[in-house]
Amino acid sequence: MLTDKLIQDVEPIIEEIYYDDFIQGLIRGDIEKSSVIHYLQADALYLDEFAKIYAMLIAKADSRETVKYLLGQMEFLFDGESEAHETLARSVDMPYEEIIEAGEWYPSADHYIKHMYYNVYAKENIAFTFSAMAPCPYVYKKIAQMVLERNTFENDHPYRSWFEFYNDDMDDTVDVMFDIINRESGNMTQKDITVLRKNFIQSTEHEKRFFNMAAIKERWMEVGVNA
Ligand SMILES: Cc1ncc(C[n+]2csc(CCO)c2C)c(N)n1
Repeated sequence: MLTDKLIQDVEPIIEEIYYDDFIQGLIRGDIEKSSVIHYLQADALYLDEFAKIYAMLIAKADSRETVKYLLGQMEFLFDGESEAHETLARSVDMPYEEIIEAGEWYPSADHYIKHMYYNVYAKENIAFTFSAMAPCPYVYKKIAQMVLERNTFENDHPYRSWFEFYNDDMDDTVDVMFDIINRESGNMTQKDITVLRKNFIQSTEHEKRFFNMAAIKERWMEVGVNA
């Protein structure tokens, strides 16, 4: 199956994400508050666009089952995932709404979401966009699973429930995206299948860059636009 190959392709990148500063800071529980804030600011914008991408895929979907799945994921983005964000907001002692007020499209988050939009606009088959989106639940599930397998957390660890959330709630999302990618790729040329693989690998690298973006509090250069 194609997705078995995708999983194999990205294994080294996922190991790197695990050892990078952001996840290690969460595991130790001593990540800088400003990095958590930076992440939440970028992620709130990212998730709103992610939901809109689901909405655009609804128009392209060829079965009611896929439409239902997409609607469910939109609901999850608006309600469910805020639970994970609340955990992070609590750890920095600030209301979530206040944190995200000052959000901006920092460079790595900006690049990632445009990778997804490119596939929505340039490619008719939804499998192209799904191959760019699937690392999103897949990487979070995999990282959470690795973290919980390799570490033991005290009950009052500030980020324990963040990892538990992504370990517990991602399987259905990943399975549906993988099913669609496998099914559609059955009728694709080798050249298009290579595009699916590249999309998946690049989005996994985007996930790594997104966490690092928060770790280094990445920003665009400041250039005055009001002068
Ligand atoms: C940069 C970034 N990547 C992945 C996720 C996690 N996530 C976002 S959408 C989604 C699936 C919803 O269908 C999941 C698991 C995140 N929060 N931020």
